[in-house]
Amino acid sequence: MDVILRARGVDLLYGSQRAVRGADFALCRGEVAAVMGASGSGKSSLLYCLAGVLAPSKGAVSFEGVAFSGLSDDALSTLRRERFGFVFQYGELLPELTVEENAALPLRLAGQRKAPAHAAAGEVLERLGLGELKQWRPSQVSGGQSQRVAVARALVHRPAVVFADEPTGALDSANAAAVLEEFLRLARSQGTAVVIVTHDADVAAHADSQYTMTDGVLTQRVAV
Ligand SMILES: Nc1ncnc2c1ncn2[C@@H]1O[C@H](COP(=O)(O)OP(=O)(O)OP(=O)(O)O)[C@@H](O)[C@H]1O
Repeated sequence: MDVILRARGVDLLYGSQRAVRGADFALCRGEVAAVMGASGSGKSSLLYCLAGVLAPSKGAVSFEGVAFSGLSDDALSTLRRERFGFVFQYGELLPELTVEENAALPLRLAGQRKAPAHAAAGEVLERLGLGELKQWRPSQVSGGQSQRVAVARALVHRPAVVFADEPTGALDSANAAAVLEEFLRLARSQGTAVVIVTHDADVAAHADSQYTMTDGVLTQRVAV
């Protein structure tokens, strides 16, 4: 298998608190991995290390064989912007931009011109059933629709990996299931790998591999 993201012996300390303890993790191209665990067990902290947002206190994370620690701040920001996508619990759309502008943002930030960026965003929005809402503002759409826009924005630039932190945690269960299904279908159709942090066993059941975080210790759950 083709491993694209790897963590070895990752520790993350906040002061004297060790939020992540010796985590080993490997993600293959196109794989969907779920990280479960109780509140405060260190899931988000691990995700931020895997995404190159926080630097581990010990150990290393590499993407396509290149360690984050060997990259300049600029190179790491470019990598995050161009090769990674992010979805958070509340979507976190920019309120002053339309749905289409929000979805096109990663392409615009990468320097793409407006017409092709909006065409690509329009296509992804259509695939998520949001074609009619392109000119709307985030304040005018429902929670489920808003989370779909966040999914569109995370996938529009066809990233290698999407990092999702409780991506459906703010939705009711029927809406959460629908958004999750559409998110993973679209990610799988374009070969994007996904790391999902979740409390929810139903969400984790959609993943190819499952991990549990307990007091900062990551273990892979082996199918029986
Ligand atoms: N910026 C920070 N400074 C200090 N301690 C922090 C910080 N962020 C998280 N922590 C602590 O680190 C531990 C792990 O937190 P983390 O947010 O990674 O857990 P989590 O499993 O994602 O929790 P939740 O499911 O509630 O989001 C917790 O004890 C938390 O209080």
